Amino acid sequence: MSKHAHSFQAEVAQLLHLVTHSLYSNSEIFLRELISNASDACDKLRFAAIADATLYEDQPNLDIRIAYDQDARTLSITDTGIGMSEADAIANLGTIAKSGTREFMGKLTGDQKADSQLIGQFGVGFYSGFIVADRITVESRQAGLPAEQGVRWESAGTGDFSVEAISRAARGTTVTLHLREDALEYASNWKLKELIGKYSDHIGVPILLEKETWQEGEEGQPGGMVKTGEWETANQASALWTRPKKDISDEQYRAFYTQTFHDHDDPLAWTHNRVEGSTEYTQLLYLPGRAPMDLFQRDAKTGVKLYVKRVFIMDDASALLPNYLRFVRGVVDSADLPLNVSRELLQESRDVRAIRDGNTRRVLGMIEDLANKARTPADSAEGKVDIGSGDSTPAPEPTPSADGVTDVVDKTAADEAAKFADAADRFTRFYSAFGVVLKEGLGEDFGNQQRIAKLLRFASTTTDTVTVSFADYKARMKDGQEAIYYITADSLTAARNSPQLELFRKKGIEVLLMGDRVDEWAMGFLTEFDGTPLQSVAKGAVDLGSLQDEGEAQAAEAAAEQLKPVLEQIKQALSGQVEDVRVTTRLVDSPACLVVKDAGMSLQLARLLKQAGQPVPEVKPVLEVNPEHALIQRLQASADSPDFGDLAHVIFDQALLAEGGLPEDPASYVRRVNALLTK
Ligand SMILES: Nc1ncnc2c1ncn2[C@@H]1O[C@H](COP(=O)(O)OP(=O)(O)OP(=O)(O)O)[C@@H](O)[C@H]1O
Repeated sequence: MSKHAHSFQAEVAQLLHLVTHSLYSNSEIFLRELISNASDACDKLRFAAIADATLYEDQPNLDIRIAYDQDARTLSITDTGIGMSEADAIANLGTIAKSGTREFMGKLTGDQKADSQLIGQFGVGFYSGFIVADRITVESRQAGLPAEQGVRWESAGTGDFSVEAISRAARGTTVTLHLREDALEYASNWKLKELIGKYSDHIGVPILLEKETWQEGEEGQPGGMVKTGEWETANQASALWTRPKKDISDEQYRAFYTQTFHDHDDPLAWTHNRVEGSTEYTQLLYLPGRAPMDLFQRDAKTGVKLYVKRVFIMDDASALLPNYLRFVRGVVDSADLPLNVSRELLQESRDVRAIRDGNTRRVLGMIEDLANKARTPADSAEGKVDIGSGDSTPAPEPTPSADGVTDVVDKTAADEAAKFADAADRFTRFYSAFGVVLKEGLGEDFGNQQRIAKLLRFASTTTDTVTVSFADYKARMKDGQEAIYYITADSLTAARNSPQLELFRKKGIEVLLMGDRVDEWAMGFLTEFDGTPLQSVAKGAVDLGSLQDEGEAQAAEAAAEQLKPVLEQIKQALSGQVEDVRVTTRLVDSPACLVVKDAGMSLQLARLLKQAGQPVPEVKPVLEVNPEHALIQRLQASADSPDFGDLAHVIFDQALLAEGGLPEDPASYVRRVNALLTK
């Protein structure tokens, strides 16, 4: 049978070099990577066999066997999974197909230390075998193919690999590592047991090890461990989520997360529940510690894996969570869905809708819990607090104890302070990674709108950090203040410096500052919070209700009356560009600003849509002028002068610039300013 030599794809060669040179310090990870591949292969077979039971051939058992030979210096991992054909072996073991790999490879710096950290986060899969082996042989036969269509793949982990056809009776794959001299410790029963316990205990199929017993030495010779020829199961062999919560340690929850979702940062929290009733399912959902690279891509993957009665059905089961919770990773195991459920079917199923609602409730509960624990325990009794229940309004469906942030009731103040700092840090990390996505929920999930609104945080005119909740804001509203004021802009800096805020600053009224792209759209759906209306300071005429000074209002009316002819003249000069021109009390230091009518689309949103190539109805702003300002007084004085038109245009364009826009005709703007400057 002929043997063919192949070269690795360039990225693989580069990765192999790194793996073998920089991962020694953490060499043991190779085992969990190979076991996880073997377990995936078993899952794939189980799934394929739903449609074609003959794939089990005469071997219904799914398991993973690990054998070693100290003398031959080999360690092998054998599974009875789906196996690989020759073409599969070439494609899967000679190339890196994984999305994001190229991007990842581009980030490599050549600095071995930095790169090894990066690679540790990424997970290297099959290639990690080369950390401990100077040669790897893979023998495999795909389920359903005849014995003669087996394949042997072999490589020394340098530039190339060879492939030849072999005959292999057993379905599945054997990966044999030819261990390096310094990796012989892995060819031992106790070492393998330790590593399986540490990394692979949750794997759903049995992992079998060669059993050993102690044998006394003969005639004064020292004794030693010898193989008995039997196999023993080294893991719990039940999928983690199927076990009772009380039997699972935090360590195990974390290890499961890391391996299942290939995220080497610890999750911030998790929730694990068995739901009974008309729809039965188990959910194990995690909040990741950092955002994946594709969070904002249209086809971003959701991270929920669907199982039906412990049979793996699909990754990225997006129907199981609303889009605004797409950052959640986890597993749902349904007892009701049919095994042959398709993505299309999922969209329509009533059971799926019930699961999605249940998942949504739990995830929001988990975030609420994190937020509540992060609240300053200001009114707690000295020394002893239960910050686990620090909120006066408990979450509608409190997260059970297995939520990753264990409640501790009776602890010293120092412990509590540390725990609070930890919780605050977790919530901050959560919010900076996913707050923007969560906001989409305001427009997407009306049923939970108020719950989502409670979780949002903003900067404000009195607080620089993004920490102010609507509830915080409400608690410090001024007497007589009737609305929650906010402003949206292209960035926080633009929001903070907007002329629209001048009057609010002068009067000491706090305004929430919103600088995320999604804010304008999302806030369009939220009209009130907890009974208090929300009001954009850039929309409609300024109405501070009873906070308005009587004298100021009268002065403004008088000014409006007096300026009436000039306002009309400005409107004509700017005809086509403005909806109206009026006097305002909103401004203190600026001559003018632009606002839109109450129900109108803001200028910022119109700009965003335009940039995105969407059709935008024409939005004409209202120009509001400050009668106290010297420029407006000068405009009034030049009512009969030929400069009037230029001055009016300059004031309009500056108002546009101040709120983040650009003059329609920048060159004319410059010409006009220059003409005025040289007068
Ligand atoms: N034991 C196995 N049985 C069948 N196919 C396997 C086995 N091990 C690896 N493969 C195939 O080789 C591919 C590459 O494996 P590798 O571990 O490098 O990447 P991965 O499993 O896709 O990703 P990662 O492990 O980084 O999540 C797998 O996707 C799978 O198709």
